[in-house]
Amino acid sequence: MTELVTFGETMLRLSPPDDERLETADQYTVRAAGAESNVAVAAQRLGLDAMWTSKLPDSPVGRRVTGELKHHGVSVDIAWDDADTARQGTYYLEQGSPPRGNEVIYDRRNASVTTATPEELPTETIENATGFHTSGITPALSETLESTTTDLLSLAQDAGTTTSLDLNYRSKLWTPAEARSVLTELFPAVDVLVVAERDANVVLDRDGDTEAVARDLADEYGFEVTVITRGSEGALALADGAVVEQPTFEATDDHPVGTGDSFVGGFLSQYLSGGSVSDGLAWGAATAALKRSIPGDIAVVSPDEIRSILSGDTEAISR
Ligand SMILES: O=C(O)C(=O)C[C@H](O)[C@H](O)COP(=O)(O)O
Repeated sequence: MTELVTFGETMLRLSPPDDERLETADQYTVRAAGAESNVAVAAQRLGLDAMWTSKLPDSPVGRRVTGELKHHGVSVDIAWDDADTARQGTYYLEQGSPPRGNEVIYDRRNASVTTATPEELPTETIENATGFHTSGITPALSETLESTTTDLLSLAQDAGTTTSLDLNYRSKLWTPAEARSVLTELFPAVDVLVVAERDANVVLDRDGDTEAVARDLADEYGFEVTVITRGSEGALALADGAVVEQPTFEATDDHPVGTGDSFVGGFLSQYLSGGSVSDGLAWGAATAALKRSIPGDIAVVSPDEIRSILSGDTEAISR
């Protein structure tokens, strides 16, 4: 049985090798990259039966996306779109060592997924799953997706599926005011909110003590679990009135893109299989730390590696 269904856009990510610049590189590495499929892969690799659903061009580039996700064991349910007219979203990523940062350029306007409606998607599977996950990126992509995201979260929650949303504010897609007005409308249908502290500040206008922010959000919107991620400061969760805190594990800055999604995948792998919020945070933090050493968007990790990090039993060379 499918335990977790995630819904959103997966792009092809094009990035120059090493620290090369987009402008002058003569090769780009191609990887599947999307917030919700990144979550599905991490959760699947850590033991959940995960599915990613979306809409893609019925073409080799669309199948480039599904092929990579299937490699990790994720099942896919795709509304295939007319290959002659449909667009595959892409993004360019230039990774740079300090003082350069990581630069993302999106080319995703009018991608196939922007026209996806609930009728084209596996709503029954969502209703029968343990969890349904999406992110604040999805409703930013089109008015159709704003409505589809609302409908899917509601039908999932009504069926007793635990719904989760990672707020994932992207300033290249919309303004904080636009994001706030759309996302707060979705919140009543969200059971588990994951939000970066900076997004809680910029989008939701919440400031100050992290625990107070979590309590305030939970009181206002009725979340079952409110998780606030704090970058290198770790994460805090509020559930049933109790607060759990989780520090980060030692990690590199080599491949930071995908850290947040890996955290969510690690969290859901525990929480949706009956684990505690505290187990969820620990697995989330360990998965996120491991991801930062791995190129691409995806956490290519195993449960044993996570357990090693949690037990402090990591070896520089295993032989
Ligand atoms: O930006 C988008 O629109 C994407 O969907 C793809 C992003 O590469 C992931 O969402 C990674 O996000 P983090 O895990 O927060 O680093």
